[in-house]
Amino acid sequence: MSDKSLPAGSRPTFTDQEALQFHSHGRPGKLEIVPTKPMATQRDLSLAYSPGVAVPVKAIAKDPALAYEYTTRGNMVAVITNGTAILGLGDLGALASKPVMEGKSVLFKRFADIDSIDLELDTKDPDAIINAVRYLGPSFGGINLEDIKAPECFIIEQRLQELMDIPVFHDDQHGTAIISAAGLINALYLTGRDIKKVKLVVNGAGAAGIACAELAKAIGVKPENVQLCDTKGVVYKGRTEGMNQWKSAHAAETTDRTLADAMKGADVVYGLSIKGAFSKDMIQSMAPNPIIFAMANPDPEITPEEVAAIRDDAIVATGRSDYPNQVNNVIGFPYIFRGALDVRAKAINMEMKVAAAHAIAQLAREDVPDQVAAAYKGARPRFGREYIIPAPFDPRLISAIPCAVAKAAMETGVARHNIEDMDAYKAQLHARRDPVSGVLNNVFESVRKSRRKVVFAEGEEEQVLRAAISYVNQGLGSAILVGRERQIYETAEFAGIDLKDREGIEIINSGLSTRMEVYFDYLYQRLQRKGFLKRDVMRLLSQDRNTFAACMVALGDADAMVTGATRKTSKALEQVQRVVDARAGRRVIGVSLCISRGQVVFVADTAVHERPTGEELADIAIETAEVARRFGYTPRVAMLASGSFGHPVSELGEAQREAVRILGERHVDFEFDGEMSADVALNRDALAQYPFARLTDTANVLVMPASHSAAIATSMLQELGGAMVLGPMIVGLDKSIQMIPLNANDLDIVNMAALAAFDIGL
Ligand SMILES: NC(=O)C1=CN([C@@H]2O[C@H](COP(=O)(O)OP(=O)(O)OC[C@H]3O[C@@H](n4cnc5c(N)ncnc54)[C@H](OP(=O)(O)O)[C@@H]3O)[C@@H](O)[C@H]2O)C=CC1
Ligand SMILES: CC(=O)C(=O)O
Ligand SMILES: [Mg+2]
Repeated sequence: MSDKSLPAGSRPTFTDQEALQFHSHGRPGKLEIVPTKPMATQRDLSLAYSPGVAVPVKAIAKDPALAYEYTTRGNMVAVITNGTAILGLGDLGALASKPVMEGKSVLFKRFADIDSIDLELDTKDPDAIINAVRYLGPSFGGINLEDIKAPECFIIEQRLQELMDIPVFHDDQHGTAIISAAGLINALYLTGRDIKKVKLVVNGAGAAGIACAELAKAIGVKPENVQLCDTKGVVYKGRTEGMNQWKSAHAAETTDRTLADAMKGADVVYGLSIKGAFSKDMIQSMAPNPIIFAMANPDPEITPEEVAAIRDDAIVATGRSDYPNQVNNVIGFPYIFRGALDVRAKAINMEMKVAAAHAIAQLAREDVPDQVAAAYKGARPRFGREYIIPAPFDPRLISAIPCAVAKAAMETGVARHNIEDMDAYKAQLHARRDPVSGVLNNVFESVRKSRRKVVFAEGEEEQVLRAAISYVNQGLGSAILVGRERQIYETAEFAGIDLKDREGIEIINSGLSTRMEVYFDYLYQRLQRKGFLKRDVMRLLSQDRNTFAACMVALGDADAMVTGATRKTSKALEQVQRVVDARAGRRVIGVSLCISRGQVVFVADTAVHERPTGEELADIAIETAEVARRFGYTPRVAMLASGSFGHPVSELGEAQREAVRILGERHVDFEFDGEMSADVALNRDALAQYPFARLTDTANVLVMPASHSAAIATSMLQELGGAMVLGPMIVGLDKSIQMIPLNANDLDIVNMAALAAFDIGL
């Protein structure tokens, strides 16, 4: 297990094996490069490459600013490291740092739509790094230095800033400093302190520690009230051991010599050092209402549980996403670069950093609107001790931070491009946000709170077994594996999984179940007039795991169920529907969630109705719109057909037209229209050809004319378009039962189990 240090059951976690599988699954690593222009014809080739490419080449040679128009430069950031300070893990080398750097690049893309590439340099020589990077200017709009240890990082950053005319930003220094400053501003406000009077101790005098101390001073903490500590204790005036010029600049006039001395009576402590560096005694000795930012990654200097065991008046933050108050540079670097790139900034200066810190602090104080609440673990946060900083999935970050950064850049003369209309810019920023980020987040977080029991009907299958373990390990709830104990243990052994003493996992063999009689009575009652004899029902229960597992859910022995790894959805659904009815007044349908190129669409009915009538299409639209809402989207429904609004004239659009009429009569509370073709539904320009259409924007709910066309369309999206497809989610049953596709892997199954536990279909 990865988090052995944490108290049992307190944190959602994952196994080392899961972390490795996550990284190796599919295409190894976390990134790929995708062309933005088609290269399908000879003409494309001659435009993209020789001879057509010569035209922009000559234009850029004449006017270098045109590189922003004709190349990727303006939206491209390099993440550069030598792996000498990888998180809090230390110097593990350039190659080992690659997963973190790929991660940073992915975060740039997901959160701020910035293209980024990680470059790991295999040297510890600052001059070699400077030389390797200084000539990369033409390729990038910015350089993000990452996990390069102090003091080399200071030399490298400063020299590159002098040599290059684009922002060179050491994330561990300034990203961390900006977020911690934002958290500090709010924590001081909540504890009613005056920034000029607070005593701040910074433990860790490396890249992050020194930059955080500097920014804290820049926003008002008095230099004489700041003490820096490192492995040798307090950095005091006159100390000679383990010193460098950057530490000397913060050396304090004090008789304190140890971290314990420094922390006595301190108001605020920043941990930017190493796991476990703060002892309980040190925390105990701090001033009333202490502010403790234990930011070492992946494990903090002290955990919030450890602090809570000693005192109840502290505001605690960590660098981790699984505690409240995540003070981590992920909240900053994507958005800070977004603002800097959008004004083609030459640098990221102190004013831009301070502006970012205030923008982040301000955001945490604002009321969280409905559409944002979904990003917050199912519960609406309120500014306070457990919410001093917005969460990384907060969709408002993309507009709040870049605007502040861009404005400060323009005001201080480092911008090479002026943004005239800030409101228009804000709207553009909002549109950049990748809806994929966070789409399942609220589902997982809400399930984590309810910790429900999911029965995995095909417990002997390896991928199902892995998924059940992952479901439990992630703190989502408990799992029941249906199957023969011996077989499940054999599968586990074969897969290298240790199943012994797994808390939260139960194995139930239908043949040995003590509940068989109850299930039998229930099922016989349901099936006796549908051609089933007692022995048929007995055989169903003992031999068909879907029937048995569905009885568990029907009779309250489990909260939800997943199945489908060994049977086609239609077959599994048929078995389940012998046990569980549709919800009163509801229609059972299949909804697939498709995520492709930053767009999220819900497609229905992908499972049940072969050729729906107008009435059925209207019901499908209502069910699917509700699913979209549960995911936090405002539904806009398109009734899809091969043509749009009566052209070409065909009876094939008849059912769709009727459905639109019925939805009108039912006065539904969402936008809908049709019949329309897929391009009209999904492409703004095509939709604009029909000014009378009632959709205010492109559709995000697509009601297909038939289940086979729905299934074909989603499979094609997945196979040809590289879309992520989740589902079909079964909607409308009286109990929460979800199906997984035949070829689903363990990650797909966990997603489906979480959706089942979230009651997505109820
Ligand atoms: N939450 C966040 O967003 C971020 C967190 N961090 C975390 O901050 C930590 C430091 O990273 P970074 O500054 O990049 O690394 P550096 O290698 O540049 O600096 C590490 C510093 O920590 C000090 N240190 C190590 N062990 C101890 C200890 N037991 N007591 C006191 N000081 C100690 C070192 O002291 P010495 O100088 O004597 O060697 C050094 O000053 C890491 O854990 C990292 O994960 C970093 C960036 C962002
Ligand atoms: C978050 C980060 O950048 C670090 O811990 O190094
Ligand atoms: Mg880092």
